[in-house]
Formats: sequence, C-alpha cells, structure tokens
Amino acid sequence: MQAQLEKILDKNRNKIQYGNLPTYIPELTKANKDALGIYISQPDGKEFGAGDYGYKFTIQSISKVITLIMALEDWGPAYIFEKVGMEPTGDAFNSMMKLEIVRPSKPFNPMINAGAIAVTSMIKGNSPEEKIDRIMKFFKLITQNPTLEINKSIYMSEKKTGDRNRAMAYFMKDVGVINEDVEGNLDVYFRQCSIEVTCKDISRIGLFLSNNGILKETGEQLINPEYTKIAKAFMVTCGMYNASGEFAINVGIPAKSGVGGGIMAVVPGRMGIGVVGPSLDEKGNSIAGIGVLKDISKELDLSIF
Ligand SMILES: NC(=O)CC[C@H](N)C(=O)O
Repeated sequence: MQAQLEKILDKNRNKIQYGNLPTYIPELTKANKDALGIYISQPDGKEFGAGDYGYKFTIQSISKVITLIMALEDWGPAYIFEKVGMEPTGDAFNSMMKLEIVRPSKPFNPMINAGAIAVTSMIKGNSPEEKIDRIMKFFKLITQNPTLEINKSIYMSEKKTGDRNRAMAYFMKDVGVINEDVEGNLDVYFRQCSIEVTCKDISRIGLFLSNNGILKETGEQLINPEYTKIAKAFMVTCGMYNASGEFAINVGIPAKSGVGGGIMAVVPGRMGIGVVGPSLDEKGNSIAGIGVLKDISKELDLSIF
C-alpha cells in the first residue's frame, strides 16, 4: 500500500502547477502550494501515510460536515431541515444567487457557505464561546488528537475579509433563518473553519463517518447512524460543490473539500482518507488531491456505485 500511495502522489504532482492558492482569504496565500500528502485510516487500526501527510492546513469547509452532525444530534433533522435545504446548487460554494429564489427563503444545503453558517448558528450553546468550545471538544474526540488548535492569523484574516459570508448571514437573519447574533454566529463559523489539521486528522474523521458514528477507540456510538448517513449523502451530492457530479463519476465516494487544500473522503465500512494539496482548481477543490483520489479509487476499487 505504502509504495502504491507514493507512486500515485508522484504521478499527480505535475497537476499542482495548473492550480492556484485562494486569495480571497489573504492569509491562505502563505500556504505551501507544492505540498501534497495522503493518510488512510482503517477500522482494523492499520494506517498509511505518504508525502506531506504531516503538513498543517486549516480544515475550512470540511468542518461543515462535522457541525452538521452536531446540529442534527442537538435538534434532530426536522428542525434543521426547516431552515436548510437538501438540494445541490450547481453554483460556487460562496454563491448567494439562489438564497432568495425559494419561498420561504433558505439556503439550498449545509455544504455551501450560507447553509453551513445557518447550521453553525443552530449548534447548542449559550454563547459563541460555549459553541466553539463544544465544537473543539468534539473535533478533538473524533480525531483522537487533543492538540488541535485554531490558527489565529487565518481566523483573523477571514473575519476581516469575510464580507460575502457576512452579507449572506445578515440576509438570513432578515428572513428568519438565523437568530439576531449574526456576528457571534459568524465568529463561530470563521473559527471552526480555521481549525488546523493534518491529513491524519481528517482521515480519522472520515473513518468515524465510515464507521457510522462509532468511535473506534471506545466503541461508543457518538452520533446517531441516521445522521452520519445524512452527512455522507450530502458529501456525495454537494461535498465538492459544483464539481460533485464529476467527482461521483470519477471517484465515486463521499468526500468534502476545503479551500485550505484538504479533502476528506469516506469509504463506508472500509476506510477514512485525508488528502492535502493547497493548489486549487477554479471550483476551489485541491487540483492534485482530486487526481490522487481518482487514482486510488481505481486501484483499490473504492467506488460505492
Ligand atoms: N470552500 C471553503 O472551504 C470555504 C470556507 C471558507 N472559510 C469560506 O467561508 O469561504
């Protein structure tokens, strides 16, 4: 497996040059564009890492999957899906175009920024501090990594420049999707996106989802399996944004990308995969990371379809 992974990384390195680092969050331009790494965590305890699997990056949109299962545990699906839809948009992750076209107004799904901000606003807690504390605790538990931290400079950078997210959040307050504390809700969202991880951490989250919400280390059912099913279904239909259809055809496994360059993938019952490659394609997905997952899926016959 190890040699196979190294070979796949080498084959995909040349794609890095055709992508770019995101500039809309200025701090993200400091990433190492050439980094490329992968980590696989299996339920039998076997783990494999290749390339820059120790490279640290911010989790960004991958966090949306985790806050979704937390909010589902807090409230149950009926309440959550009254505020957020279940359909892919076919638009960019930060698009606000469709926000106003459904009546009553609600974001299309929890994987786009608007939907994720709404989901985060529903996480239980008496203050933004309490909410982010709960989120951090849960992340540390499912990654089994107690050292996880928020990257302060990336958080500050996004908070300062996040006007598009801010605009969508104020709109959602106006139509009753989120409560009055718009800035507090945004603050939790910006912080959850700035949690610093490695491929290993996200592969552990993938494994947790592949294991239907049971933490392998303790055997504890932390999340209702129905909710992990919902999360995986959203990953298939919306996890790679407006590239989700192509990804389902070429790779065929639930996955979620982030603008930090990470992709978390889940092979139900078999493994969690974490990939990092900060050079992004025009849709905001890791350009070499997608290539790596495509090759691995073929070689290990991972497609769920
Ligand atoms: N696609 C992403 O990773 C987007 C997350 C980023 N924090 C944003 O809100 O724009």
